Amino acid sequence: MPIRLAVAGVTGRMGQALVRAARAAGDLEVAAGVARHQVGEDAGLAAGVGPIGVRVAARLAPELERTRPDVLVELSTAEAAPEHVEAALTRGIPAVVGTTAIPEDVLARLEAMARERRLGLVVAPNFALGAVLMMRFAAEAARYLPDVEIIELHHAGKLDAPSGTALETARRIQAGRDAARAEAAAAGGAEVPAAPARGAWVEGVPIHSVRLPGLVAHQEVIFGTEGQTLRIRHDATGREAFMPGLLLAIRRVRELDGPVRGLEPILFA
Ligand SMILES: NC(=O)C1=CN([C@@H]2O[C@H](COP(=O)(O)OP(=O)(O)OC[C@H]3O[C@@H](n4cnc5c(N)ncnc54)[C@H](OP(=O)(O)O)[C@@H]3O)[C@@H](O)[C@H]2O)C=CC1
Ligand SMILES: O=C(O)C1=N[C@H](C(=O)O)C[C@H](O)C1
Repeated sequence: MPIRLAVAGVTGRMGQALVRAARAAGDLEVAAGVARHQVGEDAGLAAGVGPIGVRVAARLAPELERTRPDVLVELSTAEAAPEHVEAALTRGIPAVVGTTAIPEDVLARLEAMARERRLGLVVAPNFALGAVLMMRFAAEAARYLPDVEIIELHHAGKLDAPSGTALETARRIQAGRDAARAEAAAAGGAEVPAAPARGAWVEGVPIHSVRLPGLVAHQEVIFGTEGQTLRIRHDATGREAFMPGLLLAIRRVRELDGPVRGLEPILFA
């Protein structure tokens, strides 16, 4: 029996990549899809990707009732995502959330819901294996090289800045730094002058965001100390980069009995 998916944001860049990956996988079936503007039977054609194979609806809850999917995959916007995830969890449907920029207090509430109901909920800002490793290596390097800045570069259509990956990398770096350094950095450190062009100051790490046509998803973490720099860089040159990790999360989420943050607990379990 295939795993039947409801995909929020099915006509988007990630949604379309998932539709293609699910078709190729064989064990996954898109049973329901929601979008905001491109709705209707031919929404896939309108998006230029060929028929999605399901009616694209404007509201998720009725589609969940109608199609009874096994898993919700949330790939829409930070504004729409909480309602979608809540609709799934209240119906006993586990969820995989790739959408970024959902406020931390909202995520905590959704995770509490999943915990109470003993339902799987995977929230991961980046499903690319290389990006997961980049974050891991950056946290490790920060133990020895506490002075660090992040440059993240994305396509011009990205709504949020900094990216979810950059925010998570900054959190991981801050956790990896030694305690005294972490305290200084969290207090707003004297190392970085409060000038707008020095980027956003997140967890004691300056983040610089670039948005340009021609880019997909890239991030460089630059460490510096006397006489040397270390650069850890990840480039996603196409959205197929995210598919193996996303498909893994989809296949595993039903086995979980609560929330998981990031792909690492699943990848390295
Ligand atoms: N975790 C990861 O590895 C990755 C995460 N992302 C994140 O995934 C999210 C989607 O990215 P991307 O595909 O590029 O975005 P797109 O803008 O290409 O797609 C967004 C999709 O969401 C739909 N949508 C927008 N508003 C609503 C709404 N209110 N209700 C239902 N559907 C809605 C859009 O429909 P319509 O077109 O009709 O408006 C569209 O289908 C972003 O948060 C991004 O940061 C992206 C890449 C990797
Ligand atoms: O919007 C994107 O494209 C991406 N979003 C995620 C993020 O915000 O980190 C993951 C990846 O960078 C692509």
